[in-house]
Amino acid sequence: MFLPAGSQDQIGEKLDRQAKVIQSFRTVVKDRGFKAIETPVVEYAQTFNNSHVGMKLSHMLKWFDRDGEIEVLRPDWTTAIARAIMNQHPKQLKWFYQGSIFRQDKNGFESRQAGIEIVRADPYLGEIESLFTAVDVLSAWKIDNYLIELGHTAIFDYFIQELGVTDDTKKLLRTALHDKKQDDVYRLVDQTNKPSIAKELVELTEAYGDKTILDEYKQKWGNRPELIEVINHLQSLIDNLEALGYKNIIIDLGRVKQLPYYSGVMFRGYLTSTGETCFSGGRYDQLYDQFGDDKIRAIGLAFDVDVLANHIKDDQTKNKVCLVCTPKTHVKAEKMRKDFPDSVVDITYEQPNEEDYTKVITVRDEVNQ
Ligand SMILES: N[C@@H](Cc1c[nH]c[nH+]1)C(=O)O
Repeated sequence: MFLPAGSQDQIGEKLDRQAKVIQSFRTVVKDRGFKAIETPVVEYAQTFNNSHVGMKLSHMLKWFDRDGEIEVLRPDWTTAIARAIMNQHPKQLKWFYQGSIFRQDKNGFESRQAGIEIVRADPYLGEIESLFTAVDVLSAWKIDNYLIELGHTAIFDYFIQELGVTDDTKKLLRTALHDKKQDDVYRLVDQTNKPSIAKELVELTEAYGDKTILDEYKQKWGNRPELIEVINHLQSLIDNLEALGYKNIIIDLGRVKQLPYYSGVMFRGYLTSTGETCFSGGRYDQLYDQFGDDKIRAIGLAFDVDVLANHIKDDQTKNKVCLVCTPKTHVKAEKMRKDFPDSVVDITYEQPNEEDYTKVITVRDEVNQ
């Protein structure tokens, strides 16, 4: 009641767990040399839906300002940070952030993210550092039941180029592949006169699984150097993760980009217990073209704090002590807090329900005893 549909209050332990998720994240990334950055919640829509970024205006929470410009609530950190760090010293390559994004395309407007962006670094270093940071942060949260999925934008782009379809069909095909709807892919490619390419595109809906899929497709794509390069690239990321001791990796060769700015490797983390996505990210080199510098390479990922807060373990519950006092003995009760350094200490004037506390102590006024 009294809240727009999609807005939500946050209460109690949920907030404690979110704070814990963010605190461990900050500790890990700071120790890896990332620097904090925060951009404002209100920005111009133009920052996010210009032709280089391509986010949909219809998905943003927006209004007109006094000059008739459209303003929005931050729909994406990655794009906002790109705008902001163009004014920062280029020597700082690794950035982290935490806070809400606002989009109308999912349940609820607001979701909390904690993320990293690596800009201007050697591309390979950026990719490995992003993945290793994800593993490091998840281990700090004591989460070990997750899968890392790798994909690459170049595969879909390769087949689309071969098919030579319109931009509209391309968009529809991307959605069909994203939803792994074979029938829709068939229907959309049926009109083209390249049945063998069309067939391969349909097969991509099933091209996911463990790393053996890479060998299978290496055979299949043997005469296409662009695709073999992608496979070798993904294989080398897997080799690095495995050498670090992380083995739960899956590949989705049919994965398509969910955000328009991705161009290269994409990754996602899934919690195996629920199938929820706990982080996602990828390379987005072209995002910086809008600032007139087409040589800047960039990569990053964001954790879903709301999802992770539901999965981290609660702290060991502390003892709860209740000090029952009167206005006259309130100061005495306050001073007694230090006698219970490891407990939650509640002060009341009324006799509490004994079951709610580990210990209930009545604070007496010594002068009147
Ligand atoms: N901004 C992306 C995550 C990301 C960070 N860097 C690259 N990608 C998202 O909201 O999903």
